[in-house]
Amino acid sequence: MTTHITDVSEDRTTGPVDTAAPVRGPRPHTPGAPGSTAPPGEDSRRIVTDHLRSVGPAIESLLQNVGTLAGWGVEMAERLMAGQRLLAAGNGGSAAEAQHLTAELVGRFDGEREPFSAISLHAESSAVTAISNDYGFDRMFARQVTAHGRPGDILLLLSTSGRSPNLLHAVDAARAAGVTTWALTAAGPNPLTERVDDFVAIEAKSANAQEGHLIALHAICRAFDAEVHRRRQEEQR
Ligand SMILES: O=C(CO)[C@@H](O)[C@H](O)[C@H](O)[C@H](O)COP(=O)(O)O
Repeated sequence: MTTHITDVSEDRTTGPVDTAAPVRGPRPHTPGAPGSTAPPGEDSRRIVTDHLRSVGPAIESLLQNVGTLAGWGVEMAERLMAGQRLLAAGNGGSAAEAQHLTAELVGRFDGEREPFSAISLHAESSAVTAISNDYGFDRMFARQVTAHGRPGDILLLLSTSGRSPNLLHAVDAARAAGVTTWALTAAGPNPLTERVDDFVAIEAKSANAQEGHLIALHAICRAFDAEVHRRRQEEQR
């Protein structure tokens, strides 16, 4: 009996590789698809160009709010250095941005400094599923705000519509707990801007406003780190 031995070598990421397997040929090309040599259609080009051009109004709108963003950075530094906490919340892409901010604060941003207390509420997966299951999705942030929020803490909410019920309930819970509320939204006014203590509403298309929120968060972190550094230097004098 003859045994066919396949030449098997190790690949670091996928494990054993059968080198006798047929080599895959080039994938069929669809115009505009990844790997395609054909130019994308006019429609796709127009859509992408429109999206990129629409970033401009979001930046312009942010520039109209420099004072608020800088003020938030400084106030965050003052409160977090005094031991207060930042809570952040949003849904979908805005949840990812909330988590981006809290990572900058617990980790670091511009350079070495101490960590600060910041929690992204959607990332508490067991609490989120339990609260949503037992009290309803609309309460998933509010109950966490009641649990974690202390007077003088800050709750930052991110929303494009400014209408998500779970964020609106979170504002009410924050108010009851003495927590200051700030919101980043797309065009205002909207129910969230009407309810919070302070807000920046980006006058741009919803997706571009959401991109603007991330730029705003980095700008706030920049002001925050500068203020932390300034206060630490002052302490040493
Ligand atoms: O990222 C995006 C859209 O750009 C989506 O995931 C989006 O965040 C979700 O649809 C959210 O549920 C929308 O909530 P909101 O911004 O209206 O509060």
